[in-house]
Amino acid sequence: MNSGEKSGRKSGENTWQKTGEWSDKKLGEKARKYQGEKSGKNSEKETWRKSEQWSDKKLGENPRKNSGEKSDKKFGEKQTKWRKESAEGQQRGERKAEDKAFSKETKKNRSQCPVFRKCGGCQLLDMPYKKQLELKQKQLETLLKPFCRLEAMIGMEDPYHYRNKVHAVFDHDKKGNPFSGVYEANSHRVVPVESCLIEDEKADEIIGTIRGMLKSFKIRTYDEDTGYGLLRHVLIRRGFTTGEIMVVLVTASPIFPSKNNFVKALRDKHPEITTAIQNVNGRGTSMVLGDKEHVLYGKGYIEDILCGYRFRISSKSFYQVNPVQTEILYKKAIEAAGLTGNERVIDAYCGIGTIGIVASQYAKEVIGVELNRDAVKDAIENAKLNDVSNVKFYCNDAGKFMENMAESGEHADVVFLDPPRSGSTVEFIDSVAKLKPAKVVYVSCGPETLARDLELFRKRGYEARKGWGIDLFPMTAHVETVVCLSRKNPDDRIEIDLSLDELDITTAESKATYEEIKDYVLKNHSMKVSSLYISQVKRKLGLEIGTSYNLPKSEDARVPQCPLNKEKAITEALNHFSMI
Ligand SMILES: C[S@@+](CC[C@H](N)C(=O)[O-])C[C@H]1O[C@@H](n2cnc3c(N)ncnc32)[C@H](O)[C@@H]1O
Repeated sequence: MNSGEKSGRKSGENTWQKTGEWSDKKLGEKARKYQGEKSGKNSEKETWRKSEQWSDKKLGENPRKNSGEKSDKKFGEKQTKWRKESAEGQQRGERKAEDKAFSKETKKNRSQCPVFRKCGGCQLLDMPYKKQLELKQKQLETLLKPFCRLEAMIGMEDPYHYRNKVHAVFDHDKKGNPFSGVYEANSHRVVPVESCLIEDEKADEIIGTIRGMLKSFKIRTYDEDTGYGLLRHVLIRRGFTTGEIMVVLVTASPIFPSKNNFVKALRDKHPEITTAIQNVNGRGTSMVLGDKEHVLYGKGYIEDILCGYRFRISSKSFYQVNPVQTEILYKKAIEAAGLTGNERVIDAYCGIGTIGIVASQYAKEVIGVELNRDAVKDAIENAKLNDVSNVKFYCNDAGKFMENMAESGEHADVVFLDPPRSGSTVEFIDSVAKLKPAKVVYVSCGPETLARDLELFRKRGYEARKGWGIDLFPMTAHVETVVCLSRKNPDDRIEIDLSLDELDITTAESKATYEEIKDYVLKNHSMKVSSLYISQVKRKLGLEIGTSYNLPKSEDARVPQCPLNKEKAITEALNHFSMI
């Protein structure tokens, strides 16, 4: 998430669970089933209701990382280490995580987290980690089956306290005692949280200190109903490798009495804080951050090291919340691109320039595009910070930018895209097709929009070859995916089409192959249909099909007839592909 991060739970809805597509095998349903089995039927409805929420508002970080590591190590030097880690991590991760998941509390049928149900952020918390990975793998496989092969999910060695960004909402009880926590699912009621199993522990500690300091500094927490009070949210970001910590105090008004003393007292207790910022958000919306900021202490940003490169991160810029898995993710994405050093690469939706800068050592030239101004500023600084001179960053809508490039007759060899959960756009994908890169590497945190976009890519001549699920969000229903697409050689297409006895004249002339019709029906109606049924429906609709195709082999052979529901679905597909 970026500055547009929403504070309300509504913003975190689970898109896998929201759409009707793929409805028969939903992750949330499985989570519910698991909960039902574990804690009895009564809690089943409750758990399901909570598990429908996405966990967007969960922000945090892992404190157990060696700080102060030097930034001069290059990506290449770390490759062997990564390869080893990603292979071993899976086995070790499953074992360690399971030990924790089957802690005494879980065995006693109590959740590991006291606010598990109310918070709803960790939908899978009480499921053994191994099962979580299996579930996510299955879900992804179902979604990506029509497009590509999926490698085994890469899980974490230690799937707890991984979030390097923590957000706490501040509120008070009837007596005016301050507390902090998260919004209850689908509401603006604050559930008190003092520690969280997926958030950085140091960040939780700092938030606890802030809570404890409010009374003595006479700072009142903001009341959403009356509009009185000052402190609304606290956002903490921690550099996983550097240990640098940013504290953002989100206030309803710019007037923050004793702010310098407050920050000094906080730093006395937590000298590891390297920067403190006041963000002013007087709006009645569910956005956490407002536009105005004042740096109260330090540089106003933190730095962290990823893949051997140093990155500056501002409060409103996007930065992946799980740095351990992010290194694996970037490595997979860059490997998939198969760069040789001669390529012109586009890093679309580039954030602070992480993928592009890491990839720059293997490419001739990298062009990054990002909508968030602060992130673009960070990206430009990051290129300088790392002495990278073959990267340029632009602040623009990625779709518009690509369209302009295509219209100007530019070219690209490889396109990385890492859009927000809502996915990319037709405009963007159309422009990619015009720019004709040999490879497209799609990094996604929204599997459903990924599947939607892969279909669009396919129609424009890009075939998904291989995918990897990487668990960037243990305990939650989210998952990150990388898919590598290649531009189909038009000659290959003709060869393949002709060699498949599946095609008839009508199909070849009118856009959709039998496979595309089958995929469409499978995705939209969760039904498999045979070529025979498709040809029967086409024949019935007066569409010409090849004479020898699907005719009975002998005079008295009994040919199964397409059932009505499948006929309707096929007709819809033909309509969808403008064949009728
Ligand atoms: C999932 S993040 C990925 C960032 C980066 N690739 C990384 O790994 O840190 C998506 C990014 O897309 C940006 N974004 C959202 N909508 C955009 C748009 N229409 N055009 C360009 N960038 C956009 C967001 O600000 C965010 O930085």
